[in-house]
Amino acid sequence: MRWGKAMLVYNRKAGKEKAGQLGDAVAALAGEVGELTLVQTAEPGDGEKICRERGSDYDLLLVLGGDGTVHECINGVAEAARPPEIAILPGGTCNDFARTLRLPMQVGRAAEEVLAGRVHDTDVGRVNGRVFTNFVGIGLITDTSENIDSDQKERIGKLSYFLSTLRTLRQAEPFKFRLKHDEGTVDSEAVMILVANGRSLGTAKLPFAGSGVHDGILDVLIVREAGLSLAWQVINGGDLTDYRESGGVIEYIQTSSLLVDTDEPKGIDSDGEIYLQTPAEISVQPSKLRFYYGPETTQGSLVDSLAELDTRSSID
Ligand SMILES: Nc1ncnc2c1ncn2[C@@H]1O[C@H](COP(=O)(O)OP(=O)(O)OP(=O)(O)O)[C@@H](O)[C@H]1O
Repeated sequence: MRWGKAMLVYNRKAGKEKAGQLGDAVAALAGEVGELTLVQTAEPGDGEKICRERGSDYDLLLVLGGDGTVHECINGVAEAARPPEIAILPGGTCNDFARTLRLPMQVGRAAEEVLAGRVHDTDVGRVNGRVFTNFVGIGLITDTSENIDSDQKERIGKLSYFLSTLRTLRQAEPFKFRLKHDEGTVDSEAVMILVANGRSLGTAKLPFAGSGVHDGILDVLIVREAGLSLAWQVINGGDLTDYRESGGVIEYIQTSSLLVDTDEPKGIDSDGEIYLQTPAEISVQPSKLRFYYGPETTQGSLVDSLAELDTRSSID
């Protein structure tokens, strides 16, 4: 028996209804868990509450849901004296942090990878006293996340929705900001500031080198008003070095902490959830939590791509 006690937090409202995913997860893991507690979330906030109250009673915390559910659960356990190891079972729409952890996108297969035992200390971010796994965004990304209609998101997936919103945007409203980082200050205007710990956003691979979650560093993109389509090319996997000489359209900074202040308070998107406002005090928390990973070769495999195509439809 590998784990004495495990708790599985299940958000059945995350992602599209996929028959059998809970059963697949339990079937894969049951033989290795002495006592398995299943908790279903009934409403937003439940995942965090249960993890705060009971997370440290367990050796393993399994989170079956998307990035929002993961965000809640890690906020529940981050300050525990003895946080459990965490395994994400990707049951959401984008599952961006599960992608960073190279997990397969099918719940049953991800559960099988947990059995392989690749568990590593992992960086998370902190913003205004909350923790995030994947990213923090200010500006355009927040506007886009706020406008997502949940039915549409279910039908077409979050990435397609981001792209369609951005394609139709004729202009984005720039905002003034002051950003202090490890080595200096930027006093400027932008349409978006993106601070990444993870490597995937809206299912697209971000263009930063390395795994991102073992380096004690946050990757910051400042996107200025002129560069919407250029910016999106970069964020969707373009080569950052090509844009360093692009007349300052995009500025790329690596830092372990930063402070962002804006003229007017602006919403902060953390892992897709918007409930904080600027000023934003952001830092990396190196090796804060232990997560389970997939194998080096999983992400981008043909099998995964085909399985995903099956659950998505295009908007074009
Ligand atoms: N029983 C519930 N009913 C309604 N909402 C819930 C319930 N349980 C949790 N939630 C909320 O559901 C929201 C969406 O969940 P989540 O982000 O995990 O899925 P998703 O949006 O489909 O996936 P992703 O963020 O990976 O694209 C979270 O903000 C969470 O607070």
